[in-house]
Amino acid sequence: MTDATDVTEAPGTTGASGLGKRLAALDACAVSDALDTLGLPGAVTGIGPLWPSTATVTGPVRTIRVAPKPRDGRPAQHIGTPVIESARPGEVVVIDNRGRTDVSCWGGILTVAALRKGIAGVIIDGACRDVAESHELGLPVHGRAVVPVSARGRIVQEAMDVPVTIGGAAVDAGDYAVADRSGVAFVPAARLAEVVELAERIAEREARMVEAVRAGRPVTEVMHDSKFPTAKGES
Ligand SMILES: O=C([O-])CC(=O)C(=O)O
Ligand SMILES: [Mg+2]
Repeated sequence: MTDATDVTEAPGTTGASGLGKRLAALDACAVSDALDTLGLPGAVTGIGPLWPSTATVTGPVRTIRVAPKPRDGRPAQHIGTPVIESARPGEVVVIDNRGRTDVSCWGGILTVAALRKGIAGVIIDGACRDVAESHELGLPVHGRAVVPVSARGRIVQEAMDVPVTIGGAAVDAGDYAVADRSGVAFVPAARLAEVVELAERIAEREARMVEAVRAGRPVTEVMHDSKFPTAKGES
């Protein structure tokens, strides 16, 4: 019988799109554990699904940095619209509004436009509105809050595809996001292969631990820290 703590190499593809597919089979917890083990930041707190989507959103990130609308009276492009227009299918829109929850960064019209482009999901360090439309149309939106207050006249897209900070994590365009019911984690593009390989091994180990518990092994034994040789706090 294989011990629940054995870790084996997972066979799989390693090209960029192959890694993207492998990432899509994982979840935020396995990716967070892999980031932890590698000493990488990336898992964020306080950002969750704003409607009860069961999807796991994964994909390369397009970033938006938000700023208050200048008081020059000039009309501006609506926040998010330039990213949507240039998006490729499968991308994840990430909006840095520095945790502000008194104004929305995303709404129903943006959701309709994003779905037409095949955008996989939206992650906001801030708030969104029209959440019922995103729910009905099936676009997962992660954020800190819902609020009815429009972005129009209040905030603008200061820059896109630039480094941003989401829940304290540094995120750049082209990094990868994983967002599900447990929350959000980001993987630096340059570390994707390493993180995916480790997260797969962690997920396999957990599956074997579940089997061991189901088979009647005491959970005190199965989940003991000694079974996680790379767990934080281990010497
Ligand atoms: O005005 C906004 O903040 C955006 C909005 O409602 C939409 O996209 O439908
Ligand atoms: Mg609206």
